[in-house]
Amino acid sequence: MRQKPNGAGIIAALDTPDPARAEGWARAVAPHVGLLKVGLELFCAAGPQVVRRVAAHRPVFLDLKFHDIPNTVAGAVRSVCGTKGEAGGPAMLTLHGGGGGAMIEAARRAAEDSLGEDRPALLAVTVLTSFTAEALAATGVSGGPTQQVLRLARLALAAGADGLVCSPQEVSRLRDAFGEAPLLVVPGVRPAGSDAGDQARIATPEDTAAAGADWLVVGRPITAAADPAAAAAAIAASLPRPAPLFAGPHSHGLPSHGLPQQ
Ligand SMILES: O=c1ccn([C@@H]2O[C@H](COP(=O)(O)O)[C@@H](O)[C@H]2O)c(=O)[nH]1
Repeated sequence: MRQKPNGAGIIAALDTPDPARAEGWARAVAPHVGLLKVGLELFCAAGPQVVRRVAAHRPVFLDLKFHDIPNTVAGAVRSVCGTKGEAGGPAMLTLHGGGGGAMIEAARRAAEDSLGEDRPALLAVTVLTSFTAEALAATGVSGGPTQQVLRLARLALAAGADGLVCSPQEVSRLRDAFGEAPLLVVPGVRPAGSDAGDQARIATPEDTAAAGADWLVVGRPITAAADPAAAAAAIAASLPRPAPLFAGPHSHGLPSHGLPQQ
């Protein structure tokens, strides 16, 4: 067991095309989660202004998984940094580790040039949690998910990523290899007995936190529940050491932006 000293927190994924529904979930789960995820479904339907709406409830994890040439990704990061409003812009954003070191370096420069120390944390997605070993091999990657996650993690952290998105099954290997500093944000989390859906590399919230994750990304186990607030509260209560919700600046390695002060 190597849970983080500050504990682990929950990010609720607001996966819906309906901004009013997303805001309803945000309001309901905010007392139990540290951040709220705006992903492709919500962002593409509702546009950048939805980031500000959601950020009124909790800091936003903007999960758009940029993957393009460095110049284009740098431009996208600048655009996203422009969504920073009074309530705080995205606290974290994602890009694909497979985009390469030059893309990640360009993203980091763009974020720093836009917002300086107030920039969002940059997270490199390693191997999507929906991939089995067989599905990954079919894309031409040899060696299995753990090896590929470690390979992309090394590349991304060297290029300036603040952290990684990985499955629960790679968390302890990443901690062994890279120590406590990288922010580990982990989807593929399923309370015992809940439906895995399209997720392949999964674990329970308890095991994910105990392995050393900073943040657990949980979508359908919360949003498909009859009572999303109760579902979020139950997952938070199951964590060995829940992170304080009102964390101060730089908690969990996050820059100070957007995090409510104590
Ligand atoms: O490898 C990845 C990267 C991102 N995600 C995102 O996390 C949530 C998980 O939702 P569930 O409903 O709990 O499965 C979702 O928004 C994904 O886009 C991921 O699952 N895997």
